[in-house]
Amino acid sequence: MARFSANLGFLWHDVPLPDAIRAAAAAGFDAVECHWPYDVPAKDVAAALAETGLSMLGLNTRRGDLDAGENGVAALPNREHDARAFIDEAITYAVAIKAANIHVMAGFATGQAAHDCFIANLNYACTAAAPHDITILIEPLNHYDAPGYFLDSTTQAASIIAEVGAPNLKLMFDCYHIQRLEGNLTTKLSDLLPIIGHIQFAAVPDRGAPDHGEIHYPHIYAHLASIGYTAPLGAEYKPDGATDTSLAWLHNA
Ligand SMILES: O=C(O)[C@H](O)C(=O)CO
Ligand SMILES: [Mg+2]
Repeated sequence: MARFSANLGFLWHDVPLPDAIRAAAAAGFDAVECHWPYDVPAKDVAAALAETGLSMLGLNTRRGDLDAGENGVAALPNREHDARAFIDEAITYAVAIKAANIHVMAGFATGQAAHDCFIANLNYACTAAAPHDITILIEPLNHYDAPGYFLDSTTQAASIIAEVGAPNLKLMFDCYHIQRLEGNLTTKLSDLLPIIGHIQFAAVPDRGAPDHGEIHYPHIYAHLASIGYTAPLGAEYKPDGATDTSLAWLHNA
C-alpha cells in the first residue's frame, strides 16, 4: 500500500507550519515535507514533529531575491556566495529537524557557465551534507510554470548526477513536472529508479488533487510498489479550497 507525505508548501499553507504538521498527522499522512521553513524557528518544527511522530522528508534552499523573480541561485554564475550560504542554512535547518533531503534550487539560467556553476555548488552541497546523512535533490521543473529554469529534463538531471558522482545526490522526480515535460511516467520511473531520491505528484494539468486529470495515480502507486519503491510519495498539489476537503484521494488510496 502506498504511503504519502504532505507537502506543506501547498497543503495547509494557510496555517503556521507546526499546525500544518499537526493537521497532516490528523489527516493520516505518513510524513511531511516543506518548501521554505526558514521564518519558523526550527525548534517549533522539531517539537511538532516529535509530538505527531511524523518525519520531515525534505526542504528547499532559498530561492533568492523574490522581488526580482529568482527561483534558486545554484546555477547562477557569480552567485556562488549566496548559493553556498543558502546550502549551509538548509543543512543547519535540516539537521535541527532531522530532515533527510534538501532540494537545491538551480534558478533561471542557461549555458555552459550555468552548468559549471551548478556542478560546483552541488559538489559543495553533497560534501557538506554527507556527514549528516542528508541527500541533496535536484528537480526538473516544467517550462510552462517555470520558463527558463535551468533544470528542465530528466536526461539533464541524470547527466548532472553522473557528473557530480556523489552517492548523496539524487533526482526529485515530480510526476506533475515530468508528465508535462516528457510523459511516459511508468517507464521513466522504472529506468530512473536507481537515482530517484524522492517522488512528488499532483493532477495534470491543473496541479490539483491527484484524483482527476490525465494521470491515473492508482496505476502509478501500483507500479511503484511493483518495482520496490516504498518511500512516502509527496503530495505536492494545490487544493481547490480547504486542504481538509481535498483528501478523498488519500482516503481512497
Ligand atoms: O515546484 C515544485 O515542484 C517544487 O517541488 C519545489 O520545491 C518548488 O519549486
Ligand atoms: Mg515538486
